[in-house]
Amino acid sequence: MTTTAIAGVYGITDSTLMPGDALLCKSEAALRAGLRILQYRDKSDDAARRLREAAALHALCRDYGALFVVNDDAALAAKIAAPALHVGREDAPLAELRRHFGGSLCIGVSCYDDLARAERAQAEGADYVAFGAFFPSPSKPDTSRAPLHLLREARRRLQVPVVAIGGIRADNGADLLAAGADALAVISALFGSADVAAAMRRLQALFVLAGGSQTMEES
Ligand SMILES: Cc1ncc(COP(=O)(O)OP(=O)(O)O)c(N)n1
Ligand SMILES: Cc1ncsc1CCOP(=O)(O)O
Ligand SMILES: [Mg+2]
Repeated sequence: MTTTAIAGVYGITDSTLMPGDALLCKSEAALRAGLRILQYRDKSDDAARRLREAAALHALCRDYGALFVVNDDAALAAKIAAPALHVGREDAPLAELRRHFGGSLCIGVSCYDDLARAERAQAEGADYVAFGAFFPSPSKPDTSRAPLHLLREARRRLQVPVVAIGGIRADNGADLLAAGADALAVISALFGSADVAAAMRRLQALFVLAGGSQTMEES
């Protein structure tokens, strides 16, 4: 379980957009601008680099009081005592993760466009569920799509926080919040920008306009 609210901008790293030093520099720029949830998503098989990067991002998130989430890799999360893990259908099953980690780990589950999967995940102890992609995603072009009305239905049927993902930008995110998303997960709209702090402010403004909990940071 986590004490950090799953709400607001949810940043996800991408090694192709942030090679080398850019991973930490861009992540820190987003955290300094107010990012409260950061996921380390790296699809490479370079275990040594993944361990080094995940540990560094975990420490950075601790400094900024943000929730650090490891994507896919439960063993990596365990190795660095990460507070949170995000899993999809290719990853370890939630029930198994709960048996192994107990309630101490915050676990988010990808549910695509599948409300029944989300209800099962909630029953099995997910801390949040994610739906998408709501728009064409530059970072994951072949992923399946989810319709906007799914969020309204999810809001009615679920108690856990709902995260929306996929091609979300400052100019299309408002409808997702109006439909009931608690958090907007973004890669390219945040880390694809040359000015991460400015991108962060544009995304945070969505939550201010929607009357959400995340406030604009002074810059
Ligand atoms: C917050 C959030 N939502 C969805 C995903 C996608 O997870 P998954 O379907 O396992 O796909 P990959 O990201 O592993 O390619 C996510 N990572 N984060
Ligand atoms: C991991 C993932 N799952 C569905 S879309 C996506 C990528 C989101 O990246 P972007 O915000 O650049 O579309
Ligand atoms: Mg995954």
